[in-house]
Amino acid sequence: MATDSWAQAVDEQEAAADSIGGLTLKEKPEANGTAAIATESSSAAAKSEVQAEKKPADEDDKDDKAAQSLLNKLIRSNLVSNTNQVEVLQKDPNSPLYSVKSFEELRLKPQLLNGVYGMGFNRPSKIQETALPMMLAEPPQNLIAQSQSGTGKTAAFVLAMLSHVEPNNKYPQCLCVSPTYELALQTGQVIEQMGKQYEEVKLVYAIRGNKLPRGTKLHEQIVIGTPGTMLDWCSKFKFIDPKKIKVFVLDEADVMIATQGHQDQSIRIQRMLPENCQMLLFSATFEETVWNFAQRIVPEPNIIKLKREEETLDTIKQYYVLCNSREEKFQALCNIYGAITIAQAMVFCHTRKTAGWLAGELSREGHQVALLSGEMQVEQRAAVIDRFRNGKEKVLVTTNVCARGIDVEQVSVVINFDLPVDRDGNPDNETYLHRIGRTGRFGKRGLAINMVDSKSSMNILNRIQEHFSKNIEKLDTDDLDEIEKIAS
Ligand SMILES: Nc1ncnc2c1ncn2[C@@H]1O[C@H](COP(=O)(O)OP(=O)(O)OP(=O)(O)O)[C@@H](O)[C@H]1O
Repeated sequence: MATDSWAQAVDEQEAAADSIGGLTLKEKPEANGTAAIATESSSAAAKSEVQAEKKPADEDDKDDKAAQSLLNKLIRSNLVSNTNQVEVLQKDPNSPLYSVKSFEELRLKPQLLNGVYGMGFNRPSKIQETALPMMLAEPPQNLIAQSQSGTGKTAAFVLAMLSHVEPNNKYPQCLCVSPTYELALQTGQVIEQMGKQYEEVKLVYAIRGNKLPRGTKLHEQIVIGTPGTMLDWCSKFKFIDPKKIKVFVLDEADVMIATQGHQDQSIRIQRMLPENCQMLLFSATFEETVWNFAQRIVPEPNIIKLKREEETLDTIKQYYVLCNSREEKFQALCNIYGAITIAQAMVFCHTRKTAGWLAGELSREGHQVALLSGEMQVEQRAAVIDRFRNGKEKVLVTTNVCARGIDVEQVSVVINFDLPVDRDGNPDNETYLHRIGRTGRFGKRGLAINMVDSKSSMNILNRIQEHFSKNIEKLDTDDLDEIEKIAS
């Protein structure tokens, strides 16, 4: 199956390499490092172009209107608790969190049902209710799925892996590949939480620094890691028997496909897997050429795809601020901090140098700041994320290395200190969406503020607005009343 179509598609793609340029991780995805890592451990839209089931548009218009009007009120209100908001969003047919099913209807094993409820999930999100029946079908079906950031994709494919595992078979059965060390760790934590009641199922991390003795045969059923180490474990060290793998997940699949090194490694892993191995590709974004490529490498895939106008979340309010220099941008940032209460913020810079400078300036202003960039050792990076997740620092200044996947519920504001651009200086729309998606997780409200400091960055912002058909409003950061309003 996949082997031929994947290889053929790769050859064709290499010939047209330049046409897949839009997505690149600008930071080294796997830094060198020697982390000692614990090795064992116990939302698509109703209008999607889906090969999936279509949800009934709706049975009760009145209820929807009432839910919508309540939702609008909630979005305006500062006082609402997130739980209520999520509940309302899950009743709104236009929300990516909407669902008609319950977790009981998704045919989950009792241990997993308990795990899901133990995590405080009451109902599945749209991507979960749509994707899970496809992923759990017999015989297994392949899936390429797109859903907005923070809508529960990770939980969806984690549930699929845990469901497919045969706990009595003490060898790897599911491989999950993530583009960065931090994301692999985070996904591992979700597996651990969700599989808490499923003690026979074990997890191992195939990430740099987790060195196993030669000749090791893994007994864990799920392996999560980054592509280079995962490939080494399958081919060079033979810790994993690829022929026994039933499920192969590519998280952040578009970047895995569009980044040359990741693509080569993922392809080499995939070529070793059996023909009937289920392939699951997930991301919040799929640039068109990458999407087409994905469809060629995954045989007979089920498809869950968003329309362009559905990619942005209405719960994330987007603004821009006009400045003339980086010092003015810094001042604007301080004004924002002076005017509104920010639980936690992530600030994205284009270069490590700017990130370092900005972190220093913010510290001098008395902020508790963390800095994370690609040149740091992986274990340092993991420690920084951990501290930030635990609220020890309130501001995380970073580069694109943190743009994807990182899930910290308390992030209420994302600042693009520099707008995301690709190597040619064109807007990097996908990275924009991933960056702002670090806030507004699972129905929470979020603010995204873009700093514009030149004609060319205004041009970038305009192109981003056009791309998503989304109006990004101007904000005057000298006007404290105006800033206060955006938070209300
Ligand atoms: N059904 C659910 N009910 C309540 N919370 C949920 C549910 N599913 C996921 N969550 C929570 O929502 C948050 C976002 O989920 P997740 O990280 O899976 O999103 P994602 O779609 O993978 O995001 P990204 O595109 O940024 O990678 C997480 O904190 C997760 O615990």
